[in-house]
Amino acid sequence: MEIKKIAVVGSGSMGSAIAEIFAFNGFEVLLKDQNIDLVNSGIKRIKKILQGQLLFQEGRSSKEIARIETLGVVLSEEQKEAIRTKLKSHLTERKVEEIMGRIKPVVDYSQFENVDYVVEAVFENMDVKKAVMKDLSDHCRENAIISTNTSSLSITKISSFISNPERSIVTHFFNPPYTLPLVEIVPGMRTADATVREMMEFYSKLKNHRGFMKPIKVKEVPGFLVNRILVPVLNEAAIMLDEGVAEAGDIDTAMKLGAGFPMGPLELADMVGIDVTFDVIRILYEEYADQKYRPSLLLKRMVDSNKLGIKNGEGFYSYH
Ligand SMILES: NC(=O)c1ccc[n+]([C@@H]2O[C@H](COP(=O)([O-])OP(=O)(O)OC[C@H]3O[C@@H](n4cnc5c(N)ncnc54)[C@H](O)[C@@H]3O)[C@@H](O)[C@H]2O)c1
Repeated sequence: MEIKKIAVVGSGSMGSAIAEIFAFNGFEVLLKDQNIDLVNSGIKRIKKILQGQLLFQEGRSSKEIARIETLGVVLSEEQKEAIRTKLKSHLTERKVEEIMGRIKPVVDYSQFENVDYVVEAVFENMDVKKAVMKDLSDHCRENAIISTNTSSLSITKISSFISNPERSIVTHFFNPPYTLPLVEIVPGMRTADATVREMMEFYSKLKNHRGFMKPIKVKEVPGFLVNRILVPVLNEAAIMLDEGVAEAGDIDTAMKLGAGFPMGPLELADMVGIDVTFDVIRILYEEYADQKYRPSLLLKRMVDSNKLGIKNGEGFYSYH
């Protein structure tokens, strides 16, 4: 089936950024949340992503020219022009408007029968996701594909009582999807092979602002692939901070300078969200019943005191 029209349910940090990718690739997208104010916040977030990318790309050629000149190379005007042409922005104000024009805010499912593919990106909560999946299965065509962006929940369970679990699957994006290309494609127990093939094919043709997306097929295990490796690292960094092994800044510096991490684990936990990090490690602990996934008590205290990271201004670091 050719995917032409797409919907995204949940216009929070991930849903809005995922909708942006689809619109950037030329698709018409319905963006749904619980009420119009929430959808409009998502639309604002998308505009901000695009404006940020516009600025980033416009500044790229001057940064590259400055970088070369600091090496002592004197560039001619022709050489500078060649760099400007090579790094020319693929975004313009007009293109931004066109992309925004493809995103339609909605607050109900009345237009979902025309949709070929839906991505669910609501709260990481089994009951909420099950309810949304049920609504989607009631309102979408039988052959529409429904994927979830869950970080840690079982697709087999989320889609356990919908009418077409063969067309349901996980498509797990990474934050921020407009620069990180990976999508984990995770079939549930009843997902059809054709659905996996269609999703692998669809995502390998999509682009974000840095290049092609990279779908990878992953077996359904708690944490899938990346989070099963990454979240225990973030959790361990929090445990070590709590034990007083080193200051937060030193833990991050150590992993950047000693292990080549592009970001420190505590900085990354702040970016992912302390609540999301805590939820994933808790789920790994429960599902595998293994002490190596024991959640950090510091993470728990931070969630309890609403220190959730960048999204609300305070986590391991302050963002005020
Ligand atoms: N934040 C990350 O780094 C990240 C990365 C990968 C995957 N995820 C996953 O993506 C999903 C969304 O995460 P997020 O960080 O964008 O969360 P978020 O809290 O920013 O956004 C969730 C949105 O879902 C909306 N919502 C809740 N119930 C709804 C319903 N019944 N109908 C319509 N909208 C509803 C909320 O109003 C909110 O706007 C979660 O499953 C999360 O695990 C998050």
